[in-house]
Amino acid sequence: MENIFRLVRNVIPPLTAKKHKGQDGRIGVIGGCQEYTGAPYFAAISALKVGADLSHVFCTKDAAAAIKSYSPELIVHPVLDIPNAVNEVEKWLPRLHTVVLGPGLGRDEVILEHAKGIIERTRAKGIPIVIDADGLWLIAQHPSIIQGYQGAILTPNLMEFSRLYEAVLRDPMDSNDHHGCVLRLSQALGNLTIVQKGERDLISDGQKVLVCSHEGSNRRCGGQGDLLSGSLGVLAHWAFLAGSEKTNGLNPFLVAAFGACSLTRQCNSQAFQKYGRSMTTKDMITEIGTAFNKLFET
Ligand SMILES: NC(=O)C1=CN([C@@H]2O[C@H](COP(=O)(O)OP(=O)(O)OC[C@H]3O[C@@H](n4cnc5c(N)ncnc54)[C@H](O)[C@@H]3O)[C@@H](O)[C@H]2O)[C@@H](O)CC1
Ligand SMILES: Nc1ncnc2c1ncn2[C@@H]1O[C@H](COP(=O)(O)OP(=O)(O)OP(=O)(O)O)[C@@H](O)[C@H]1O
Ligand SMILES: [Mg+2]
Repeated sequence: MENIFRLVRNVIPPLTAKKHKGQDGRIGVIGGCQEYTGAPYFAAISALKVGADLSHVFCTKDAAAAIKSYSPELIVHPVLDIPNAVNEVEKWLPRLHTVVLGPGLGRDEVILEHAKGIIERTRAKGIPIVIDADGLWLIAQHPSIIQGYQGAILTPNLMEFSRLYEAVLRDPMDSNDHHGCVLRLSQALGNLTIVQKGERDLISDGQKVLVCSHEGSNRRCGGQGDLLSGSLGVLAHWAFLAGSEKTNGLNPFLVAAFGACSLTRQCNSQAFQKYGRSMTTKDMITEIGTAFNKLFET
C-alpha cells in the first residue's frame, strides 16, 4: 500500500501563490431531495475540506434551504425538480471539473430521468463523474448510460454492488470471490473504475485490482460513503489532471480512489478514537484536515 500512497501524494497539487480561485477544483454534487439533505451536504463539504476551491450542490427546491443552512460555504442550486433541470445543470458543466451524482438523490422517477440526462451531458463533455448511492440505482436500471465511459467511477456499497452486478452480468455475485466480481463488473461495463466498499475496499478498472485495508473502525454510521464520494470528486480531478506520468503508468482514477478510501478510513479511525460508538459522520468530517496531512503531506 505504501507505494500507492506515494502515487497519491504525486497527484496532489502544491499550494502556491500563483493560483487563482477555482484551479484546485470546482466540484458539482447532484443530489438532495425532500428526504435526504445530509448526504449531498456531506459529499460537498468533504470536497471543500479535502481542498477543492468551490463546491456546488444541485438539488430539489425543498432541499435547498436546509442544505444552505448547514453551510454558507456551499453554492446551492434548487433546480433538480424543475422541468428544465437538465439544461440548467448543463449550463454549469463547463465550470465544473468533476460531477458527483447520487448522494441523497432519492428514487423519484422524474428526478431520476433528469439525473439520466445530466449523466449523458456530463459524459458528452468528457467530465469525470463519480456515481454513488441512488445514482447507482439508476445505473442498475439503465447500465447503457454509463457503459464504456472511462471517465466514470462507481462507488457501490455491498448492497449496491450486488444489485449492479446482477443487472449487468445477469448472475448473482459470488460472495466468496469479491476480487473476481469487481474485475468482471468493471470489464462488463467497459473498464470504468469501480470501488466496492466494505471491510476491505476493492478498486478496479478491469485490469488491476487495488485493495485498501487501511485501518478504520467497526463503527458504520450513515454518511461515510458520502464523505468518500465527495473526497473522490476532488482527488479524481487532481489525478486526471496529473495524468499517468505521475502515477507510474497506473490508471489515475485507481490512484484517486485509493486516496479517497484511505482518507475516509483514516477519518473514521481518528473520530472513533475520540468518540467511540457515538461517532457520527460530522465528527469524521472534522478530522479530514489532520487525516489528510497525516496520510499525504508527511
Ligand atoms: N443523512 C443523509 O441524508 C443520508 C442519506 N443517505 C442517502 O440515502 C439514500 C439511500 O441510500 P442507502 O445507502 O441508505 O440505501 P438503502 O435505503 O437502500 O439501504 C439502507 C440500508 O438498509 C438495509 N437494506 C437495504 N436494502 C435491504 C434489503 N433488501 N434487505 C435488507 N436490508 C436492506 C441495508 O443495511 C442498507 O445499508 C441515498 O440517497 C443516500 O445517499 C445515506 O448516504 C446516508 C446519510
Ligand atoms: N466493514 C468495514 N470495515 C472497515 N471499513 C469499512 C467497512 N465497511 C465500510 N467501510 C468503509 O466505510 C466507508 C463507507 O462505506 P459504506 O459501505 O459504509 O458506504 P455507504 O453504505 O455508501 O455509506 P452511506 O451511509 O454514506 O451511504 C468506506 O470508506 C469503507 O472503506
Ligand atoms: Mg451510500
